[in-house]
Amino acid sequence: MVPMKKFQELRKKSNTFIYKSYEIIDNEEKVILKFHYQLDEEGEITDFFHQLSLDKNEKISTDFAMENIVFHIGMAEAISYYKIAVPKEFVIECGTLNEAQKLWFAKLYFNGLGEFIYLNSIDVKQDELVHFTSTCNDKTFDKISLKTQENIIIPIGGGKDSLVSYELLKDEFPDAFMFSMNPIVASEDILKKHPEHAIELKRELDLKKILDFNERGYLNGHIPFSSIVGFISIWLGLLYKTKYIVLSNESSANEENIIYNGQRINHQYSKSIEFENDFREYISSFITDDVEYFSFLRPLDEIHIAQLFATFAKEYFFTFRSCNVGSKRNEWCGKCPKCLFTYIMLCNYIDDAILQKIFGKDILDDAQLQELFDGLSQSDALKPFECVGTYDEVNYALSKKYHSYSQRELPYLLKNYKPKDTPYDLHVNYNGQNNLPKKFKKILKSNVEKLNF
Ligand SMILES: CC(=O)N[C@H]1[C@@H](OP(=O)(O)OP(=O)(O)OC[C@H]2O[C@@H](n3ccc(=O)[nH]c3=O)[C@H](O)[C@@H]2O)O[C@H](CO)[C@@H](O)[C@@H]1O[C@H](C)C(=O)N[C@@H](C)C(=O)N[C@@H](CCC(=O)O)C(=O)O
Ligand SMILES: Nc1ncnc2c1ncn2[C@@H]1O[C@H](COP(=O)(O)OP(=O)(O)OP(=O)(O)O)[C@@H](O)[C@H]1O
Repeated sequence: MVPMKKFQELRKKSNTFIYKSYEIIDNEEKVILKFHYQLDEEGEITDFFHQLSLDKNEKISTDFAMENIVFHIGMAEAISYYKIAVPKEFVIECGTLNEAQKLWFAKLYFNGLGEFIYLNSIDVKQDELVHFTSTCNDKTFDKISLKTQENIIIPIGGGKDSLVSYELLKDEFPDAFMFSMNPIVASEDILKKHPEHAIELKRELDLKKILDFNERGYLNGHIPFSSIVGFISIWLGLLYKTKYIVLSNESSANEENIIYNGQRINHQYSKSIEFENDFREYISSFITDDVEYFSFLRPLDEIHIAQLFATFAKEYFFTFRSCNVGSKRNEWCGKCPKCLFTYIMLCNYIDDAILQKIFGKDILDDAQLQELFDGLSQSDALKPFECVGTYDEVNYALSKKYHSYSQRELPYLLKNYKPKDTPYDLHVNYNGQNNLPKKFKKILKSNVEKLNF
């Protein structure tokens, strides 16, 4: 319960978070965005400097007024610094938001910090968490209007999902761009294969200061990373004159981990359809109509995505990394929920020997993973705070795998597992909540139809 105490202690003070400025440096070699934030703890000021940089090439044109989108990238990036002391007052000194925009960001901060609120045992309601005020009411932004091409940018995370999108779309869009921010080795390997279509962006947090605050007992936790990718990718769409930003978020990202204080706590909030719908509306209302953001894989569940990966993305079997823990060392850690979950999703579609070579072991035979296994497969357990799918998806895959053993000895984790007899309803829903333009839906459908269930 210490964090709640820390939260109360921090909120008792009249602390303020300040978005001081953004700066655009556009020279021959690079476009650099610099952001300056401050935490004002009753007069004691800490400055934070955050930076994004992009190498220039002939495909980029900076021939438009980009203040609007850059200011908004700064609003999304601020959350990494804001979360340190979560002050109620958030003062914006470099731009103006109207009431609807303030409410929009209050919702993003509240839900995007849901896991943080839960794990720090914080008791706060959406309208109490953060209060935005602007001190420069004359600094408003016009919407950006420019001509974009029928092309796509696919943000690449290094895991299987964005690779599926790329593989399914590359024939229709031979000039598709792949964008990776601070690419891990797995993403770099993919970008290197298509250097003329690679967009690599360097993101520099003021990490030393964040870590210093962490050490001093200030608050820490998960932030809505995908919302940051979202605003940055809209900027890239404008720079590269590209109409579509194609995310690879699946239907199960909509499911919460737990309900806490009436709040749906979802680790993947900014990958959910709720966020996607809000984001699309915000972009078209306040930023631009010329770049469109949607998730290509939204109609699918994880089972179909895994089978698409196993069928169409074989060349990446030994390079993709979905594990966030091991990604910095370019390995599967073999111990985290994401490793176990990815293994379970793929185990019916990739040969056992190959899968064990990819992961370095038969993960289903690792007795130490029993607790995680239960967390993923039992509906009364707390779903891990990671990018993992639903209990139904996990149980569908496990039951199918279980039955495939017939006479062979079961691996440790399947020995005590009771396969589920109720038929699992696979969630392919092209008419449900998704934002796929018609031609993307057609491409997705035709590839899913090639799968063999
Ligand atoms: C790689 C990773 O998963 N990191 C999460 C982890 O952070 P950790 O301390 O283990 O290492 P670092 O990532 O190096 O962070 C060091 C400190 O810096 C802070 N920080 C980091 C990135 C950032 O954008 N802002 C920051 O303030 C961080 O708090 C540390 O103090 O645990 C953290 C706390 O739970 C997570 O916040 C880190 O997550 C990263 C932001 C990250 O990139 N995560 C994505 C891989 C991720 O979780 N994606 C989700 C998408 C969900 C969404 O709604 O966006 C997913 O795949 O489900
Ligand atoms: N560093 C990054 N740069 C650009 N886009 C990213 C980055 N990290 C994540 N993304 C985007 O966010 C999406 C969600 O990330 P996530 O890790 O869930 O997916 P993934 O890496 O494609 O696959 P997997 O679920 O197997 O890890 C990715 O599909 C990608 O579009």
